[in-house]
Amino acid sequence: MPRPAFSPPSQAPGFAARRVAAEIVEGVLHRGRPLDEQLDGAGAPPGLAMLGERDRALVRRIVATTLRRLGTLRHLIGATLDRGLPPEAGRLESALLVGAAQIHVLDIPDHAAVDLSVRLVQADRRSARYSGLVNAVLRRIARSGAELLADRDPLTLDTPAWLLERWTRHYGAEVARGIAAVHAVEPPLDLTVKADPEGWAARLRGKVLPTGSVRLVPHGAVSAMPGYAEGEWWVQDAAAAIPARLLGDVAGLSIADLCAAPGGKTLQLAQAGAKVTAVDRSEPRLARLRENLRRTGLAAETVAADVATFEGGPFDAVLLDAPCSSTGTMRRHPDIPWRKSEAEVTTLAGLQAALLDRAVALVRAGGTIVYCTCSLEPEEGEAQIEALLARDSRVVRRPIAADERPGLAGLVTATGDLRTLPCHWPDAEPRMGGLDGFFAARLVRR
Ligand SMILES: C[S@@+](CC[C@H](N)C(=O)[O-])C[C@H]1O[C@@H](n2cnc3c(N)ncnc32)[C@H](O)[C@@H]1O
Repeated sequence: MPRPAFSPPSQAPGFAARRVAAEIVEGVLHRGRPLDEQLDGAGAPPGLAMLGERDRALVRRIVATTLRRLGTLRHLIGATLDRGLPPEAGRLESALLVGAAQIHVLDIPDHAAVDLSVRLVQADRRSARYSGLVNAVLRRIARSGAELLADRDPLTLDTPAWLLERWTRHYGAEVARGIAAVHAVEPPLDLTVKADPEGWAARLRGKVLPTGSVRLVPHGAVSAMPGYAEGEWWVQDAAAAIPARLLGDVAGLSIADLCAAPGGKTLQLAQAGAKVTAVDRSEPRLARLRENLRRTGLAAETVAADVATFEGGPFDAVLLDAPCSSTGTMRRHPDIPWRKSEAEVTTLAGLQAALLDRAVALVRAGGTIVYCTCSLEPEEGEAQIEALLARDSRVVRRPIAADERPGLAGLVTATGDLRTLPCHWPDAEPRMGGLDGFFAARLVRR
Protein backbone atom coordinates (compact mmCIF):
# COMPACT_ATOMS: atom_id res chain seq x y z
CA MET A 1 0.00 0.00 0.00
CA PRO A 2 1.47 3.45 -0.87
CA ARG A 3 2.52 5.51 2.15
CA PRO A 4 0.48 8.67 2.74
CA ALA A 5 2.36 11.89 1.88
CA PHE A 6 1.51 13.41 5.25
CA SER A 7 1.09 11.94 8.69
CA PRO A 8 -2.36 12.42 10.24
CA PRO A 9 -3.06 16.10 11.02
CA SER A 10 -2.06 17.40 14.40
CA GLN A 11 -4.88 18.18 16.78
CA ALA A 12 -3.04 21.24 18.19
CA PRO A 13 -5.28 24.35 18.24
CA GLY A 14 -4.45 26.60 15.32
CA PHE A 15 -2.58 23.88 13.43
CA ALA A 16 -5.17 23.48 10.65
CA ALA A 17 -5.07 27.22 9.87
CA ARG A 18 -1.24 27.21 9.69
CA ARG A 19 -1.28 24.18 7.42
CA VAL A 20 -3.68 25.84 4.99
CA ALA A 21 -1.67 29.10 5.15
CA ALA A 22 1.59 27.26 4.36
CA GLU A 23 -0.08 25.40 1.50
CA ILE A 24 -1.34 28.66 -0.05
CA VAL A 25 2.07 30.35 0.29
CA GLU A 26 3.65 27.35 -1.40
CA GLY A 27 1.03 27.51 -4.18
CA VAL A 28 1.91 31.16 -4.91
CA LEU A 29 5.68 30.85 -4.66
CA HIS A 30 6.31 27.48 -6.25
CA ARG A 31 3.31 26.80 -8.45
CA GLY A 32 2.48 30.35 -9.61
CA ARG A 33 -1.13 30.02 -8.37
CA PRO A 34 -2.93 33.35 -7.96
CA LEU A 35 -3.76 34.15 -4.33
CA ASP A 36 -7.40 35.04 -5.09
CA GLU A 37 -8.02 31.67 -6.71
CA GLN A 38 -6.65 29.91 -3.66
CA LEU A 39 -8.59 32.00 -1.13
CA ASP A 40 -11.93 32.36 -2.90
CA GLY A 41 -11.97 30.30 -6.07
CA ALA A 42 -11.76 26.79 -7.37
CA GLY A 43 -8.07 26.52 -6.39
CA ALA A 44 -8.72 26.72 -2.62
CA PRO A 45 -7.03 23.96 -0.56
CA PRO A 46 -9.69 21.54 0.71
CA GLY A 47 -8.77 22.37 4.32
CA LEU A 48 -9.85 26.01 3.93
CA ALA A 49 -13.59 25.33 3.72
CA MET A 50 -13.38 23.20 6.86
CA LEU A 51 -12.12 26.13 8.96
CA GLY A 52 -14.38 28.42 10.96
CA GLU A 53 -14.69 32.10 9.99
CA ARG A 54 -12.08 33.28 12.53
CA ASP A 55 -9.51 30.75 11.35
CA ARG A 56 -10.20 31.63 7.72
CA ALA A 57 -9.55 35.28 8.57
CA LEU A 58 -6.33 34.21 10.31
CA VAL A 59 -5.22 32.30 7.20
CA ARG A 60 -5.78 35.43 5.08
CA ARG A 61 -3.78 37.57 7.52
CA ILE A 62 -0.86 35.14 7.73
CA VAL A 63 -0.69 34.62 3.96
CA ALA A 64 -1.04 38.31 3.08
CA THR A 65 1.59 39.28 5.66
CA THR A 66 3.99 36.59 4.45
CA LEU A 67 3.69 37.87 0.86
CA ARG A 68 3.82 41.59 1.75
CA ARG A 69 6.99 41.06 3.76
CA LEU A 70 8.45 38.15 1.80
CA GLY A 71 11.85 39.73 1.13
CA THR A 72 12.31 40.66 4.78
CA LEU A 73 11.25 37.21 5.99
CA ARG A 74 13.53 35.45 3.50
CA HIS A 75 16.39 37.68 4.60
CA LEU A 76 15.78 36.82 8.27
CA ILE A 77 15.67 33.09 7.53
CA GLY A 78 18.77 33.27 5.32
CA ALA A 79 20.70 35.21 7.96
CA THR A 80 20.22 32.40 10.47
CA LEU A 81 21.37 29.61 8.13
CA ASP A 82 25.01 28.98 7.22
CA ARG A 83 24.31 27.14 3.99
CA GLY A 84 20.83 28.30 2.95
CA LEU A 85 17.77 26.10 2.76
CA PRO A 86 18.34 22.43 1.90
CA PRO A 87 16.90 21.40 -1.50
CA GLU A 88 13.97 18.95 -1.76
CA ALA A 89 12.87 19.78 1.75
CA GLY A 90 9.11 19.69 1.19
CA ARG A 91 7.24 22.15 3.34
CA LEU A 92 10.33 23.50 5.12
CA GLU A 93 10.43 26.96 3.48
CA SER A 94 6.70 27.69 3.77
CA ALA A 95 6.69 26.54 7.44
CA LEU A 96 9.59 28.89 8.17
CA LEU A 97 7.99 31.78 6.28
CA VAL A 98 4.58 31.60 7.95
CA GLY A 99 6.32 31.13 11.31
CA ALA A 100 8.59 34.13 10.75
CA ALA A 101 5.61 36.27 9.61
CA GLN A 102 3.76 35.51 12.84
CA ILE A 103 6.81 36.21 14.99
CA HIS A 104 8.30 39.21 13.23
CA VAL A 105 5.20 41.04 11.96
CA LEU A 106 1.98 39.73 13.52
CA ASP A 107 0.98 39.90 17.16
CA ILE A 108 0.97 36.12 17.64
CA PRO A 109 2.88 34.76 20.67
CA ASP A 110 6.34 33.54 19.60
CA HIS A 111 6.05 30.17 21.38
CA ALA A 112 2.78 29.33 19.56
CA ALA A 113 4.23 30.34 16.16
CA VAL A 114 7.40 28.28 16.70
CA ASP A 115 5.49 25.24 17.98
CA LEU A 116 3.00 25.24 15.08
CA SER A 117 5.72 25.59 12.42
CA VAL A 118 7.62 22.70 14.01
CA ARG A 119 4.41 20.65 13.82
CA LEU A 120 3.98 21.67 10.17
CA VAL A 121 7.29 20.12 9.15
CA GLN A 122 6.75 17.11 11.41
CA ALA A 123 3.50 16.40 9.55
CA ASP A 124 5.29 16.40 6.17
CA ARG A 125 7.32 13.29 5.32
CA ARG A 126 9.91 15.21 3.26
CA SER A 127 10.62 17.91 5.84
CA ALA A 128 10.06 16.03 9.13
CA ARG A 129 13.80 15.66 9.79
CA TYR A 130 14.20 19.47 9.83
CA SER A 131 12.01 20.09 12.88
CA GLY A 132 15.09 20.93 15.00
CA LEU A 133 16.25 23.42 12.39
CA VAL A 134 12.81 25.12 12.27
CA ASN A 135 12.82 25.40 16.04
CA ALA A 136 16.33 26.94 16.08
CA VAL A 137 15.74 29.37 13.17
CA LEU A 138 12.43 30.70 14.46
CA ARG A 139 13.71 31.09 18.04
CA ARG A 140 16.68 33.04 16.71
CA ILE A 141 14.32 35.31 14.72
CA ALA A 142 12.17 35.82 17.83
CA ARG A 143 15.28 36.72 19.85
CA SER A 144 17.29 38.77 17.37
CA GLY A 145 15.03 39.67 14.39
CA ALA A 146 15.65 43.42 14.69
CA GLU A 147 19.41 42.88 14.94
CA LEU A 148 19.46 40.60 11.88
CA LEU A 149 17.82 43.39 9.88
CA ALA A 150 19.84 46.24 11.38
CA ASP A 151 21.32 47.71 8.20
CA ARG A 152 18.68 46.51 5.72
CA ASP A 153 15.98 48.61 4.05
CA PRO A 154 12.61 46.82 4.28
CA LEU A 155 11.23 48.56 1.18
CA THR A 156 14.12 47.29 -0.94
CA LEU A 157 13.83 43.81 0.53
CA ASP A 158 10.07 43.54 0.02
CA THR A 159 9.91 44.85 -3.57
CA PRO A 160 11.42 42.88 -6.46
CA ALA A 161 14.39 44.86 -7.82
CA TRP A 162 13.00 45.01 -11.39
CA LEU A 163 9.85 46.78 -10.17
CA LEU A 164 11.64 49.25 -7.92
CA GLU A 165 14.06 50.09 -10.75
CA ARG A 166 11.21 50.68 -13.21
CA TRP A 167 9.22 52.88 -10.84
CA THR A 168 12.35 54.86 -9.98
CA ARG A 169 13.01 55.36 -13.69
CA HIS A 170 9.44 56.47 -14.48
CA TYR A 171 8.29 58.26 -11.34
CA GLY A 172 11.52 59.17 -9.48
CA ALA A 173 13.07 57.63 -6.35
CA GLU A 174 10.77 59.28 -3.83
CA VAL A 175 7.54 58.23 -5.53
CA ALA A 176 8.92 54.72 -6.14
CA ARG A 177 9.58 54.35 -2.41
CA GLY A 178 6.13 55.78 -1.68
CA ILE A 179 4.53 53.12 -3.92
CA ALA A 180 6.56 50.36 -2.26
CA ALA A 181 5.65 51.61 1.23
CA VAL A 182 1.91 51.40 0.50
CA HIS A 183 2.28 47.73 -0.40
CA ALA A 184 3.26 46.86 3.15
CA VAL A 185 -0.15 47.97 4.45
CA GLU A 186 -3.52 46.19 4.26
CA PRO A 187 -5.67 48.34 1.95
CA PRO A 188 -9.07 49.80 2.80
CA LEU A 189 -12.32 48.50 1.32
CA ASP A 190 -13.77 50.83 -1.34
CA LEU A 191 -17.37 50.63 -2.46
CA THR A 192 -19.26 52.13 -5.38
CA VAL A 193 -22.76 52.92 -4.15
CA LYS A 194 -25.83 53.24 -6.33
CA ALA A 195 -26.95 56.36 -4.45
CA ASP A 196 -26.54 58.29 -1.18
CA PRO A 197 -22.78 57.93 -0.51
CA GLU A 198 -23.04 60.04 2.67
CA GLY A 199 -25.78 57.80 4.06
CA TRP A 200 -23.83 54.62 3.31
CA ALA A 201 -20.60 56.07 4.72
CA ALA A 202 -22.42 56.84 7.99
CA ARG A 203 -24.06 53.43 8.09
CA LEU A 204 -20.87 51.49 7.38
CA ARG A 205 -18.63 53.74 9.50
CA GLY A 206 -16.60 54.88 6.52
CA LYS A 207 -16.03 58.13 4.67
CA VAL A 208 -16.88 59.51 1.25
CA LEU A 209 -13.86 60.00 -1.01
CA PRO A 210 -13.53 63.05 -3.30
CA THR A 211 -14.67 60.97 -6.31
CA GLY A 212 -17.79 59.67 -4.53
CA SER A 213 -16.62 56.18 -3.57
CA VAL A 214 -17.18 55.09 0.05
CA ARG A 215 -14.10 53.89 1.97
CA LEU A 216 -13.88 51.91 5.18
CA VAL A 217 -11.57 49.59 7.08
CA PRO A 218 -13.03 46.14 6.41
CA HIS A 219 -14.25 44.08 9.34
CA GLY A 220 -15.88 40.70 8.75
CA ALA A 221 -17.23 39.18 5.57
CA VAL A 222 -18.24 41.66 2.84
CA SER A 223 -21.34 39.60 2.04
CA ALA A 224 -22.59 40.08 5.63
CA MET A 225 -22.40 43.89 5.45
CA PRO A 226 -25.63 45.94 5.26
CA GLY A 227 -26.64 46.68 1.68
CA TYR A 228 -24.65 43.86 0.06
CA ALA A 229 -27.49 41.36 -0.34
CA GLU A 230 -29.83 44.16 -1.46
CA GLY A 231 -27.30 45.14 -4.17
CA GLU A 232 -27.01 48.73 -2.96
CA TRP A 233 -23.25 48.79 -3.60
CA TRP A 234 -20.37 46.74 -4.98
CA VAL A 235 -16.70 46.47 -4.07
CA GLN A 236 -14.54 48.56 -6.41
CA ASP A 237 -11.31 50.41 -5.71
CA ALA A 238 -11.82 54.18 -5.92
CA ALA A 239 -9.32 54.41 -8.82
CA ALA A 240 -11.03 51.57 -10.70
CA ALA A 241 -14.30 53.50 -10.49
CA ILE A 242 -12.93 56.52 -12.37
CA PRO A 243 -12.53 55.23 -16.00
CA ALA A 244 -16.25 54.49 -16.57
CA ARG A 245 -17.11 57.98 -15.31
CA LEU A 246 -14.83 59.51 -17.97
CA LEU A 247 -17.49 58.60 -20.55
CA GLY A 248 -19.70 61.33 -19.04
CA ASP A 249 -23.49 61.08 -19.33
CA VAL A 250 -24.09 57.63 -20.82
CA ALA A 251 -27.87 57.39 -20.38
CA GLY A 252 -29.35 55.68 -23.45
CA LEU A 253 -25.97 55.08 -25.15
CA SER A 254 -24.88 51.69 -26.48
CA ILE A 255 -21.58 50.81 -24.82
CA ALA A 256 -19.29 47.81 -25.28
CA ASP A 257 -17.50 47.01 -22.03
CA LEU A 258 -14.55 44.97 -23.31
CA CYS A 259 -12.76 42.64 -20.85
CA ALA A 260 -15.65 43.25 -18.51
CA ALA A 261 -15.62 40.56 -15.83
CA PRO A 262 -16.25 40.51 -12.90
CA GLY A 263 -18.14 43.61 -13.90
CA GLY A 264 -17.43 46.62 -11.68
CA LYS A 265 -17.47 48.95 -14.68
CA THR A 266 -20.44 47.18 -16.32
CA LEU A 267 -22.45 47.82 -13.14
CA GLN A 268 -21.47 51.51 -13.14
CA LEU A 269 -22.49 51.96 -16.78
CA ALA A 270 -25.75 50.01 -16.39
CA GLN A 271 -26.59 52.00 -13.24
CA ALA A 272 -25.98 55.22 -15.24
CA GLY A 273 -28.57 54.11 -17.83
CA ALA A 274 -26.35 52.78 -20.67
CA LYS A 275 -27.26 49.77 -22.83
CA VAL A 276 -24.19 47.69 -22.03
CA THR A 277 -22.71 44.75 -23.93
CA ALA A 278 -20.23 43.14 -21.55
CA VAL A 279 -17.61 41.00 -23.34
CA ASP A 280 -15.13 38.69 -21.62
CA ARG A 281 -13.47 35.49 -22.76
CA SER A 282 -13.63 33.80 -19.36
CA GLU A 283 -16.92 31.97 -18.80
CA PRO A 284 -16.35 31.51 -15.03
CA ARG A 285 -15.59 35.22 -14.65
CA LEU A 286 -18.67 36.12 -16.75
CA ALA A 287 -20.73 33.95 -14.40
CA ARG A 288 -19.54 36.21 -11.56
CA LEU A 289 -20.50 39.26 -13.63
CA ARG A 290 -24.02 37.86 -14.16
CA GLU A 291 -24.29 37.13 -10.46
CA ASN A 292 -23.30 40.75 -9.73
CA LEU A 293 -25.96 41.99 -12.17
CA ARG A 294 -28.55 39.78 -10.49
CA ARG A 295 -27.62 40.96 -6.99
CA THR A 296 -27.72 44.64 -7.97
CA GLY A 297 -30.87 44.30 -10.12
CA LEU A 298 -29.05 45.83 -13.11
CA ALA A 299 -29.15 44.69 -16.74
CA ALA A 300 -26.52 44.13 -19.44
CA GLU A 301 -26.04 41.78 -22.35
CA THR A 302 -23.17 39.38 -21.64
CA VAL A 303 -21.04 37.82 -24.36
CA ALA A 304 -18.38 35.16 -23.90
CA ALA A 305 -15.84 36.00 -26.61
CA ASP A 306 -12.25 36.91 -27.30
CA VAL A 307 -12.23 40.67 -27.84
CA ALA A 308 -9.60 40.22 -30.56
CA THR A 309 -12.23 38.56 -32.78
CA PHE A 310 -15.46 39.94 -31.30
CA GLU A 311 -17.83 41.42 -33.91
CA GLY A 312 -20.58 43.84 -32.99
CA GLY A 313 -21.66 47.46 -32.92
CA PRO A 314 -20.81 50.01 -34.01
CA PHE A 315 -21.22 51.24 -30.42
CA ASP A 316 -21.65 54.81 -29.20
CA ALA A 317 -18.76 54.22 -26.82
CA VAL A 318 -16.28 51.49 -25.94
CA LEU A 319 -14.57 50.91 -22.60
CA LEU A 320 -11.51 48.64 -22.80
CA ASP A 321 -10.12 47.54 -19.42
CA ALA A 322 -7.30 45.55 -20.95
CA PRO A 323 -5.59 42.57 -19.32
CA CYS A 324 -2.30 43.79 -17.84
CA SER A 325 0.47 43.02 -15.36
CA SER A 326 -1.76 44.48 -12.60
CA THR A 327 1.21 46.03 -10.82
CA GLY A 328 -1.11 48.87 -9.74
CA THR A 329 -3.12 46.47 -7.57
CA MET A 330 -0.26 44.92 -5.60
CA ARG A 331 -1.54 46.27 -2.28
CA ARG A 332 -4.75 44.26 -2.85
CA HIS A 333 -2.94 41.28 -4.43
CA PRO A 334 0.38 40.83 -2.59
CA ASP A 335 1.17 37.72 -4.66
CA ILE A 336 1.58 39.79 -7.85
CA PRO A 337 5.19 40.96 -7.32
CA TRP A 338 6.29 37.36 -6.79
CA ARG A 339 4.36 35.81 -9.71
CA LYS A 340 4.92 38.38 -12.47
CA SER A 341 8.04 39.07 -14.49
CA GLU A 342 9.29 41.91 -16.62
CA ALA A 343 8.96 39.73 -19.75
CA GLU A 344 5.21 39.52 -19.11
CA VAL A 345 4.90 43.30 -19.39
CA THR A 346 6.25 43.11 -22.95
CA THR A 347 3.96 40.21 -23.92
CA LEU A 348 0.91 41.96 -22.47
CA ALA A 349 1.75 45.23 -24.23
CA GLY A 350 1.45 43.38 -27.57
CA LEU A 351 -1.97 42.01 -26.61
CA GLN A 352 -3.15 45.45 -25.41
CA ALA A 353 -2.22 47.03 -28.76
CA ALA A 354 -4.26 44.39 -30.64
CA LEU A 355 -7.28 44.88 -28.34
CA LEU A 356 -7.03 48.67 -28.69
CA ASP A 357 -7.19 48.33 -32.49
CA ARG A 358 -10.30 46.21 -32.03
CA ALA A 359 -11.84 48.84 -29.74
CA VAL A 360 -11.36 51.46 -32.46
CA ALA A 361 -13.03 49.16 -35.01
CA LEU A 362 -16.06 48.64 -32.75
CA VAL A 363 -16.88 52.31 -32.02
CA ARG A 364 -18.92 54.49 -34.39
CA ALA A 365 -17.49 57.63 -36.00
CA GLY A 366 -17.66 60.36 -33.35
CA GLY A 367 -17.84 57.77 -30.58
CA THR A 368 -15.67 57.72 -27.48
CA ILE A 369 -13.15 55.10 -26.37
CA VAL A 370 -11.83 54.86 -22.83
CA TYR A 371 -8.76 52.63 -22.51
CA CYS A 372 -7.54 51.68 -19.05
CA THR A 373 -5.21 49.29 -17.23
CA CYS A 374 -4.47 48.72 -13.55
CA SER A 375 -0.74 48.83 -14.26
CA LEU A 376 2.02 51.19 -13.17
CA GLU A 377 4.09 50.31 -16.22
CA PRO A 378 4.12 52.97 -18.99
CA GLU A 379 4.23 50.32 -21.75
CA GLU A 380 0.72 49.32 -20.67
CA GLY A 381 -0.52 52.91 -20.38
CA GLU A 382 1.01 56.12 -21.71
CA ALA A 383 3.16 54.41 -24.39
CA GLN A 384 0.21 52.33 -25.59
CA ILE A 385 -1.80 55.48 -26.37
CA GLU A 386 1.11 57.32 -28.00
CA ALA A 387 1.63 54.30 -30.29
CA LEU A 388 -2.08 54.09 -31.19
CA LEU A 389 -2.25 57.82 -31.99
CA ALA A 390 0.83 57.42 -34.20
CA ARG A 391 -0.50 54.42 -36.14
CA ASP A 392 -4.20 55.31 -36.52
CA SER A 393 -5.04 58.80 -37.75
CA ARG A 394 -8.79 58.21 -37.20
CA VAL A 395 -8.22 58.47 -33.44
CA VAL A 396 -7.57 61.60 -31.38
CA ARG A 397 -7.20 62.10 -27.65
CA ARG A 398 -10.02 63.92 -25.85
CA PRO A 399 -8.00 65.14 -22.88
CA ILE A 400 -9.37 64.66 -19.38
CA ALA A 401 -9.63 67.95 -17.48
CA ALA A 402 -8.79 67.92 -13.77
CA ASP A 403 -11.90 70.00 -13.02
CA GLU A 404 -14.41 68.07 -15.14
CA ARG A 405 -15.35 65.80 -12.22
CA PRO A 406 -14.86 66.01 -8.48
CA GLY A 407 -11.70 64.39 -7.14
CA LEU A 408 -9.56 64.35 -10.29
CA ALA A 409 -7.17 67.11 -9.14
CA GLY A 410 -3.64 65.72 -8.96
CA LEU A 411 -4.55 62.59 -10.93
CA VAL A 412 -4.40 63.96 -14.50
CA THR A 413 -1.17 64.13 -16.54
CA ALA A 414 0.04 67.04 -18.68
CA THR A 415 -1.28 65.27 -21.80
CA GLY A 416 -4.75 64.81 -20.28
CA ASP A 417 -4.64 61.16 -19.23
CA LEU A 418 -5.50 59.72 -15.82
CA ARG A 419 -2.60 58.32 -13.77
CA THR A 420 -3.30 57.19 -10.23
CA LEU A 421 -0.60 55.78 -7.94
CA PRO A 422 -0.83 53.68 -4.77
CA CYS A 423 0.82 56.54 -2.83
CA HIS A 424 -1.92 59.02 -3.84
CA TRP A 425 -4.46 60.14 -1.23
CA PRO A 426 -2.39 59.33 1.87
CA ASP A 427 -4.30 59.33 5.16
CA ALA A 428 -3.18 59.84 8.77
CA GLU A 429 -4.65 56.38 9.35
CA PRO A 430 -2.57 54.32 6.86
CA ARG A 431 -5.32 51.71 6.47
CA MET A 432 -7.61 54.44 5.06
CA GLY A 433 -5.15 55.78 2.47
CA GLY A 434 -3.93 54.97 -1.04
CA LEU A 435 -5.40 54.25 -4.47
CA ASP A 436 -4.83 51.42 -6.89
CA GLY A 437 -2.46 52.40 -9.68
CA PHE A 438 -4.53 53.01 -12.81
CA PHE A 439 -3.95 54.54 -16.21
CA ALA A 440 -6.82 55.75 -18.40
CA ALA A 441 -6.97 57.69 -21.64
CA ARG A 442 -10.03 59.05 -23.43
CA LEU A 443 -10.08 59.01 -27.21
CA VAL A 444 -12.51 59.91 -29.98
CA ARG A 445 -12.85 58.22 -33.35
CA ARG A 446 -13.21 60.91 -36.00
C1 LIG B 1 -8.71 43.70 -15.55
S1 LIG B 1 -9.83 42.40 -15.70
C2 LIG B 1 -11.29 43.28 -16.03
C3 LIG B 1 -11.97 43.91 -14.86
C4 LIG B 1 -13.35 44.45 -15.21
N1 LIG B 1 -13.31 45.38 -16.31
C5 LIG B 1 -14.05 45.09 -14.04
O1 LIG B 1 -14.13 46.32 -13.99
O2 LIG B 1 -14.53 44.37 -13.17
C6 LIG B 1 -9.40 41.77 -17.25
C7 LIG B 1 -10.39 40.80 -17.87
O3 LIG B 1 -10.00 40.61 -19.22
C8 LIG B 1 -10.40 39.32 -19.62
N2 LIG B 1 -9.65 39.04 -20.86
C9 LIG B 1 -8.32 38.88 -21.01
N3 LIG B 1 -8.00 38.74 -22.31
C10 LIG B 1 -9.17 38.81 -23.00
C11 LIG B 1 -9.50 38.73 -24.38
N4 LIG B 1 -8.56 38.56 -25.31
N5 LIG B 1 -10.80 38.85 -24.71
C12 LIG B 1 -11.77 39.00 -23.79
N6 LIG B 1 -11.50 39.08 -22.46
C13 LIG B 1 -10.22 38.99 -22.08
C14 LIG B 1 -10.10 38.47 -18.42
O4 LIG B 1 -10.88 37.29 -18.44
C15 LIG B 1 -10.45 39.41 -17.27
O5 LIG B 1 -11.77 39.16 -16.84
